[in-house]
Amino acid sequence: MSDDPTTPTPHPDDAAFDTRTDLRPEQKAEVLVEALPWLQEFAGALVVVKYGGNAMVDDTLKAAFAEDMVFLRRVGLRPVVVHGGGPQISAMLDRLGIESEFRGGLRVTTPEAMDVVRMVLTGQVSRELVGLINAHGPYAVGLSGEDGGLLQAQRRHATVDGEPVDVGLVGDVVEVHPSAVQDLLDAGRIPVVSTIAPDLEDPTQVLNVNADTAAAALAVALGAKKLVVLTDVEGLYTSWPDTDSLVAQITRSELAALLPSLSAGMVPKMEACLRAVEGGVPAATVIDGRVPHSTLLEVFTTQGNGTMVVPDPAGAPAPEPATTPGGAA
Ligand SMILES: Nc1ncnc2c1ncn2[C@@H]1O[C@H](COP(=O)(O)OP(=O)(O)O)[C@@H](O)[C@H]1O
Ligand SMILES: CC(=O)N[C@@H](CCC(=O)OP(=O)(O)O)C(=O)O
Repeated sequence: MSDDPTTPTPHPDDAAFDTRTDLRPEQKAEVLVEALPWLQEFAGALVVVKYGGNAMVDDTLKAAFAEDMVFLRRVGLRPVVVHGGGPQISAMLDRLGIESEFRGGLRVTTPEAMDVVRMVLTGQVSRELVGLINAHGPYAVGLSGEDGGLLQAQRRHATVDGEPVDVGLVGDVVEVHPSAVQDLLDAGRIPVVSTIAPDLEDPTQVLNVNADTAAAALAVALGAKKLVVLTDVEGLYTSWPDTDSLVAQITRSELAALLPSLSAGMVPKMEACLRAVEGGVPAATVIDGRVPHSTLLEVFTTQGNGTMVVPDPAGAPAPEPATTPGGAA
């Protein structure tokens, strides 16, 4: 295999290259042409894609995600993958007989659990994604927030229902030094980031950073054009679990007002989208990672999918500062 990350595989003439559709030629052409304005809009754009552990449901979906990242790269975007792995961490903790619980959507992380978090994210989930992407050419390079000083975090002082709770070795990103990621992008690579970060006050201690939170901080620091968050629901439901309450687009202010009423896993996710948009990212979208190629559908089709968080319209009253704890970049 060539070391040149621009080498394409597989070749369309390969017998193994299957178009996997039964569309008529004119329908296929329509799909391709629909992508044209989006290819122009996103030419050269940096897009941060957060791949949640709950969306890593099966091997086919994971392989489709990897194809999407290579597709983005090959058509001239600069994707940065930030991965989660909550269910995978929980499974390993179970196997090792270590108890763990979530408070306010965050894992209460003991020193013993922290070792497992780091091992699973950097040694298992990252390795698998890097391998799947690199089945298409030597694009992906895995790194964690510890590498090249990428992320610095501070212990999170969390509250649940207004009461302070000790969530242990959980951090919020307070500094991002993105040069390691930029260098990889400049070399044509696809960075795959695991969300472990050294504690700013004690660099020998690493902290467990929620992957949504870290993805938002990176998107802001890198000046991303878009943050895409893959999860295991269609998007944000304003009155969960009523599936009729799925919302296609929500402004920064509308989301800030809704945030206190959201539950569990959606809290860090929607806080992250809010922070990204407040930090200057033009759009943050939560999409259904259970749909194969959902990232391509989001970026290259007019309808898109999921829930898109956008800034307030020009002329709207100045936003109140975010009330969420910590400070993502
Ligand atoms: N208002 C809501 N809208 C959508 N999902 C919600 C909502 N409230 C809670 N959820 C739950 O949040 C989950 C997604 O968060 P999480 O499990 O942390 O996913 P991930 O691993 O992708 O980060 C959904 O599967 C759903 O069960
Ligand atoms: C502090 C905290 O909760 N960290 C997460 C990190 C992984 C993560 O965020 O994974 P998902 O994106 O799959 O949820 C955890 O320990 O599960």
